[in-house]
Amino acid sequence: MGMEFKSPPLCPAMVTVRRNPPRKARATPSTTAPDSTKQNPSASKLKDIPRCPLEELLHDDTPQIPSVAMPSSIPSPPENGNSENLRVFLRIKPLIDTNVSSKKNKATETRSKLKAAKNNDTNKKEGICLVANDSHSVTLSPPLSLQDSKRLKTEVYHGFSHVFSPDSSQKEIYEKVMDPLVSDFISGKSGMLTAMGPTGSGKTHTIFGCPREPGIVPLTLRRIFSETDGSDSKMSRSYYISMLEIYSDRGKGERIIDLSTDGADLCSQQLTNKGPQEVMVSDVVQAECVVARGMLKRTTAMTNANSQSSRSQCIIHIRSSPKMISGKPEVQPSCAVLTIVDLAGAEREKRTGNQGKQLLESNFINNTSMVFSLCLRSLLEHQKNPKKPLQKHFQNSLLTRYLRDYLEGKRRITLILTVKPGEHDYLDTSYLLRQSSPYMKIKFNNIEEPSNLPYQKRHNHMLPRTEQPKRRKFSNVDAVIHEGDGAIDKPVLEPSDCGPLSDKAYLLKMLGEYKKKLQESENEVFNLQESLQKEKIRSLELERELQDLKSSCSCGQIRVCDAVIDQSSFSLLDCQSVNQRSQISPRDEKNNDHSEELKHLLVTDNSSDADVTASLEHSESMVCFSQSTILVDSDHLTTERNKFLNEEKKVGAHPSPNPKISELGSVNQRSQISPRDEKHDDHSEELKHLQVTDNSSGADVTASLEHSESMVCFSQSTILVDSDHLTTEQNKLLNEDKKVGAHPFTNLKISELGRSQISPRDEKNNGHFEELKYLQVTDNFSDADITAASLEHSESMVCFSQSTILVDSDHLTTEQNKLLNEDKKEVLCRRISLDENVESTTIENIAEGEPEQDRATKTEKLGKPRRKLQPASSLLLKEISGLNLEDENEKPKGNRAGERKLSTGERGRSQGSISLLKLIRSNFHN
Ligand SMILES: Nc1ncnc2c1ncn2[C@@H]1O[C@H](COP(=O)(O)OP(=O)(O)OP(=O)(O)O)[C@@H](O)[C@H]1O
Repeated sequence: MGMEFKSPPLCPAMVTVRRNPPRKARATPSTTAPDSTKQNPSASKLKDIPRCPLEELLHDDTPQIPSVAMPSSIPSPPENGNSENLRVFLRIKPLIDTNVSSKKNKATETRSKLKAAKNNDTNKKEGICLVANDSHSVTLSPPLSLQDSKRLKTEVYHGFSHVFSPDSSQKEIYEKVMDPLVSDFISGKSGMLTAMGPTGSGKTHTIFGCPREPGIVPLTLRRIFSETDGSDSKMSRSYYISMLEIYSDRGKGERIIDLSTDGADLCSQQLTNKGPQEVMVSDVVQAECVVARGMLKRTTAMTNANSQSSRSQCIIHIRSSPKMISGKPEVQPSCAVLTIVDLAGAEREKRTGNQGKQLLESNFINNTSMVFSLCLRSLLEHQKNPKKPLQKHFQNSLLTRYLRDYLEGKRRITLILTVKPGEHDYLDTSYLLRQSSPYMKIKFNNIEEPSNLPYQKRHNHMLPRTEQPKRRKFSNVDAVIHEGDGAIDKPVLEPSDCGPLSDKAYLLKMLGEYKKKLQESENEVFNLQESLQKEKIRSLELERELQDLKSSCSCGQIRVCDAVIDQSSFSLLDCQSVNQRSQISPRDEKNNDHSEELKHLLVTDNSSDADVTASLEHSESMVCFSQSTILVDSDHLTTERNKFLNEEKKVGAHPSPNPKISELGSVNQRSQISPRDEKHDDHSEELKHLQVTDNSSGADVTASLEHSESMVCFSQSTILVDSDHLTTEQNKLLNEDKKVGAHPFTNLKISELGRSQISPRDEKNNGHFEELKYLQVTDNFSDADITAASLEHSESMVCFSQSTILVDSDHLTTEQNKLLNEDKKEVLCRRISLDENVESTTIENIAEGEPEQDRATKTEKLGKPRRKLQPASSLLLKEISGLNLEDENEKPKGNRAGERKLSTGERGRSQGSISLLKLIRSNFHN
């Protein structure tokens, strides 16, 4: 459609000749063309002039070409009040381009110049395609080459708020572009200035400048602080600066980098919740330092078009907020934010020569610029036709999401377009002008300043509400892209990421997620409860097993003891006596706390750590035998028993109110079944496993031997033997011993019983009772002290404890009973024999006529806790083997016979002992 047209008739002096029709695809400001005509007040004057249909056509088809010097088409200056136009400034960079570094570019430029010179174009400004007509319009003339090949025509763009010619100074630009914004900012209005333009056109130079020519930012800071310097409000406002860049490394994903502080990556979430990190500045020097540091951190790279080309979108926030006075903010002015954005320049691959990473970055930059433009265009179209919904283009880049409020017309925007006037920049310049000049028609209506909102909240509001979950996903997308092949030009967002979610849908989604998590947690709790229940059941079973083990270990003793307590005073006394030894029921008033101490004793199994205390907790137990002691829990004693215990306290004077548990322990350690020959060394080891400990002191008071099934139970003061359960080896050993007549039990018992006395309950026999406490059994072969023997079964009838002999009178043989009842001076201790055919009966004759004084002396000695029970088994065995009555006064040589030495050494052998030895000898001979 070759045609020729005049530019609008109002400017006859200036004619734009266009040989080719504009491309229909470019419909950028198409909607503005008719408006221009309508808005032209002088159009009515032209009614008489016949209209050229061609012109009409041109107007329709080339709406993007603004009429030149149409005063009416120039957007009205900012209106006072709530409605004002978006201001668009244009700055033309000086032609002298010292930055073009590439030979290719230089060659291109030179060729251009040569070509222009050769063509001797009418354009006086050689190589220039853009000239400023006045302060509001420019004329863009395509190079002749393009005119010829692409049939491009000169275009006139007008309506700019101001066009800065190449020789404009930075200060001039600041004053016209930025100063009004700064004034608004100081008075509490937020605003944003964005620099747009192709690469190398001077955006960064305009925004930041250089030390010799400071740009908008430094001049703004100077203005802000100079303003506050001279006013009273200096102390009433605080200023904060934050600086960040949005950068795409290799075109993959978008990163937000904090430039004002540490240069750390900010995630979108952080930006949403906290906003960028701010630096409080109190003067211009501080502020400029922050900006300068940020500039040093900014990502730049050298391209063919710019030696220091920005590779990121840079955003600076200057925030002012009223200072808190006495905890209350001043009434005015309110918080305000001044935002200055230096976009990365759109790049043409041919021009920049970018490849690889830089090419990917170029794609990111171009995409972001495009999205930014689309947002503004959508806003413009929406404002022109409110029925047309505002497109959500902002969702397609991080920058536009971040600046959403501005791009939706809720905040004031000012644009400064920077262009290069050279011929070879024609296409870039043309594209920018066509694209951006319509934005000057965007209006900001009813801007509401979030006056009293803190900056942070407003900043958050700048980000879409639905962004939060999406941003999270976006990060994931970024991560995926980073892991990919790198062929992606820009972040690819899933539709669900980009698509808006209504509040309701979002809430429902979140609720669904929470419900799912709750369900999972409930299941987990249920499983835990189940396993806990199982563990409880298992624990109960184990407890039951343990109880069974305990009872199998100690029931015999308990039964005996119970029987003793219940049956006869004699037995009861014996039992009590044992208890006293075990810290219970002191016989004198000084030892009232004995019964409490008893509760602390515990028997444990070393091998299993199981508590095998022979304690009977339940109503029927109440009396507890341990290996060497009887533990009585007075809380569980029957009234009768308690009464008895109390009575005992009154009558008795227990010699050892506080028996040394450690002593018992040491005895236990020595209380081992000693094998008769070397082959059975392991016997003693097996017997060592059980241990009695004192909970309160931690002392080892062990007593019995390993497991209940072990069948042989040594206690400190007793020996429990269940012949039915002895191993063959044990039985063999025992039988062998018996055969040779050197069984340690027999020997030991006899030996020791010779020194022991049974104490009847009646008062006159108190001395007997004391004597019984000296009972000691030692192993002849090992020298171990296995003091005493206890017969656990009901049939055993005799229960030896360390210091007492318990006798169940009901089961005593007639002979035994007779002996006991007759004078209670002798006690028959019937040992349960492993072999029923071999029964060792020991009789102790209490030394009749023994001086009371001697007994008292013994009692005194007994009052001291026995540190060690001295084994004299070897001597005893020797003694028994030899059985030389003539040697009855022979003293034992046991090296551990502290007490034994004392007793035997001082007392010598008693008549009872002599009788006993006689009896033993007769037994052996039999
Ligand atoms: N008005 C001007 N006067 C003098 N020099 C200028 C002017 N504008 C730009 N320059 C210089 O041109 C070079 C490129 O400018 P600048 O870096 O500002 O371009 P840009 O648009 O930011 O490019 P990019 O988008 O690649 O970052 C710089 O060296 C700068 O000093």
